[in-house]
This record gives sequence, structure tokens and C-alpha cells, in this order.
Amino acid sequence: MKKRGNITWHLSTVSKDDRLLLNGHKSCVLWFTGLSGSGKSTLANAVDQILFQESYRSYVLDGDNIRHGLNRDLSFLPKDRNENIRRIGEVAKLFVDSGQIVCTAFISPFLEDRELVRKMFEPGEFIEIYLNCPIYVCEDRDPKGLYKRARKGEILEFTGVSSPYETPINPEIIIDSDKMTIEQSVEKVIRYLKDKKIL
Ligand SMILES: Nc1ncnc2c1ncn2[C@@H]1O[C@H](COP(=O)(O)OS(=O)(=O)O)[C@@H](OP(=O)(O)O)[C@H]1O
Ligand SMILES: Nc1ncnc2c1ncn2[C@@H]1O[C@H](COP(=O)(O)OP(=O)(O)O)[C@@H](O)[C@H]1O
Repeated sequence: MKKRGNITWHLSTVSKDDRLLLNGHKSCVLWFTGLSGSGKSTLANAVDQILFQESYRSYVLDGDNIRHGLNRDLSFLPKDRNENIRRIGEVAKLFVDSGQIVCTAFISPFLEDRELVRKMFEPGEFIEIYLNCPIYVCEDRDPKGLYKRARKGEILEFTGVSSPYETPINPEIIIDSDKMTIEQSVEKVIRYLKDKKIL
């Protein structure tokens, strides 16, 4: 029985396997990572929509939204980004335990943080999806006008401008979002899930 201090882990009566059986598919985390404007939210939502339409159980956790609530106390300094990702990893783990496919859209710029989250999961459950997109394209898209403000010095510690992004070394999926359409990108993710018998 897992223990930490005076706290003992309580096993659920309904197990994860029971839930997977009921749902008829495996659970996993689709961890979208990349620069601001690389397409994480767009793709996470597009994949979620397809999964939903096909009756799979899925949900999106998005950086901007989570920072309005659960993580509203965190800044963009490295130690707060570490904590942001650690918490999201824990939340994603709850979703996976509940039998769902959870799509997370966080910049998650640090290799070590992403590896820490990977280790929270069973092999094959953590699927890292790197939105590979040159910064000049992201900056050109600038959907929220944040790059413009960061270049003017109005936003400090902005990823790609004044804060680093560490490229994934061996992600499960790479999406070249400057060369692929959204439909092609969704198709690549869904194909991966089918090939791995998650769907
Ligand atoms: N300084 C700075 N750097 C980067 N991004 C910033 C910053 N300030 C605000 N924003 C907005 O916050 C979104 C990123 O939040 P995340 O939780 O994904 O960031 S992180 O994973 O902790 O690095 C990010 O969303 P996306 O553009 O969807 O990536 C921005 O809209
Ligand atoms: N293949 C693609 N995948 C995702 N987004 C794309 C793609 N091609 C173009 N885009 C566009 O890039 C922008 C990405 O914005 P967004 O999804 O908010 O990025 P992020 O969440 O990474 O900040 C959107 O306007 C989207 O329409």
C-alpha cells in the first residue's frame, strides 16, 4: 500500500481497467508542445472534436484557460513554469486514470519538465506532439499580438524572444505546422492513435 507520511493511498473501487472496458478505448495524454502561435490550441481542439464526433471520451486542457483558474498564482518565470507543468501533469494523470484521452496545449518549454511528466505515466500513455514551426512564422501569425508586445519589451520572459524553448529530442509525433494544413495535422495524430491501438 503506497504511503507518504501519514497519508495512505486509497484504491478506487472502480478501476482504470473497468473504465477502459466501458469506454471501449485506451486512455492517454496527447501532449502538444511548441512556441506560442505554433498551433497547439488549434490542433488540440481539432483532434478533440474528431474524437468527440466518433464517440471517444476526450478533453482539452489549455494553457491560457488553466492559467485563469487552477494555475492563476503562477507567473512565467522558469520556476513557475516548472510548477505549471508539474500540476498539469498531475491533472492529466487523473484524466488518464478516468479513462479519457486528454489533449494538453502548453508551451512546456523545458525538456526536464516534459520528461518529469512522461515519467508519471505508464509506457505508451504519454504522447509528445511537437509543433515544429519556425519562430518567424509564429511571429507572423501572432494570433494574440503577444510577439509584437514582447518585442517592444512590454512582456518580459516571453518564450522564443526573451525566454528559451528547448526542442523535444524524441517526440512521438512531429507536426510541421508551417507546411501542413490543420486537416493533415489532425489526420497524422488520429493515424498514430489507431496504429498504436489506442482507438
Ligand atoms: N511571457 C510569456 N511567455 C509565453 N506565453 C505567455 C507569456 N505571457 C503570456 N503568455 C500567454 O500564456 C500562454 C502560455 O501559457 P503556458 O501555461 O502554456 O506556458 S508554459 O507552459 O508555462 O511555458 C501563451 O499561450 P499560447 O500562445 O497558446 O502558447 C500566451 O498566450
Ligand atoms: N497545421 C496547423 N496546425 C495548427 N495551426 C495552424 C496550422 N496551420 C496554420 N495554423 C494557424 O496557426 C495559428 C495557431 O494559433 P494557436 O492554435 O492559438 O497556437 P498556440 O496555441 O500554439 O499559441 C492559428 O491561427 C491556426 O489557424
